[in-house]
Amino acid sequence: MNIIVPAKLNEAKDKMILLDQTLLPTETRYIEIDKLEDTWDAIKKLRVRGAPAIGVAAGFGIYLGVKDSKANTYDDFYEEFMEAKKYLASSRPTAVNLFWALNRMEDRLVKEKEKSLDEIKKSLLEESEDILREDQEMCKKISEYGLSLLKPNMGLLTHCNAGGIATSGYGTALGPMYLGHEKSYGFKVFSDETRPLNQGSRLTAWELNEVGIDVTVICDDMASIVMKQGKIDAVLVGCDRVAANGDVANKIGTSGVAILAKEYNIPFYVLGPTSTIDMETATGDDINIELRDSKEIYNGFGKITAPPEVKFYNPAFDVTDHKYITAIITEKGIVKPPYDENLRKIFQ
Ligand SMILES: CSC[C@H]1O[C@H](OP(=O)(O)O)[C@H](O)[C@@H]1O
Repeated sequence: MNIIVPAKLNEAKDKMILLDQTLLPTETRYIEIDKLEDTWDAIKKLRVRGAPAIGVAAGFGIYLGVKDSKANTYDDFYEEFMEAKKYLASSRPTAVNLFWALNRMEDRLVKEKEKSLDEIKKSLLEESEDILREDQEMCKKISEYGLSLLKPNMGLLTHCNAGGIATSGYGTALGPMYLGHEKSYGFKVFSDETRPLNQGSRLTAWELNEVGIDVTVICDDMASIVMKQGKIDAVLVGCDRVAANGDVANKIGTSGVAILAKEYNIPFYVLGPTSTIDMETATGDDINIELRDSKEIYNGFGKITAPPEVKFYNPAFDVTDHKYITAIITEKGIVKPPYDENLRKIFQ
């Protein structure tokens, strides 16, 4: 499979190459960045987006942000690193992978404390590349576990984009679709547009169409009719943060799809790497939901579609209660209820 890696380093390892996802599906443009501010901006503006992809970009971003540090003591370098970490952590609050990746980079820095600063910088580069490589391996395993739950010719519904460009290239929710396509499963995928930023129509439909997978775009309010008409055999979505009790924060609208799936007795699967599971967050009530600019609602794609002077509410995510989730598929296996017990087990 010819994968698209949304965030990677250039050959010289002094710039990050990002697929600018705000321009899809009409333009495929890669941008080169090396400044911390540009990484922050790319994450904030969803040029790079999707929990695992954000984690990969954060790893590369903080390495690029400190690699030319003039500090000549560990303490001074550590202080600079922590300022960079705090800054990147302020870009978006919900996807735990951002914080997971930054914490992992800090842990590596502390682990190499006794080495020279040059050696420490090399270690940070190595850690950032490990984050990318390991996510690719995790997504491949998630795809295999996910496909084990599906059958040829199934109708699948997905919400937002949890594909290759939301991860390190192989995808989470879309991963089993890619793997099934390679095995001629003949899936028919229904992709919710996913207002307001339309990651489903702009990104998921683009990704799947690029490799020849049968995809139909529907408006978010059409999920019920396609389920009622028997077109959907399973729902597969990604995740941005899984709480310890199995509540899942994912793109706004996901919880509604989950409730519909329950009503129509359709399995609802959440797919994501263990780097998206946050055992420190007890329940979905404790997850910080990002609120975004109202313009995304009334002028997201250049046309005014509501009186700008009225009030708007633009939460970028919602929380699906664990009771609506059939299984959470990770690289370590398929986790089923009771999630509070079984999520803990995969970390033992
Ligand atoms: C593979 S995680 C993808 C996950 O991230 C998306 O959010 P955003 O596009 O705002 O970064 C969405 O929740 C997807 O399910």
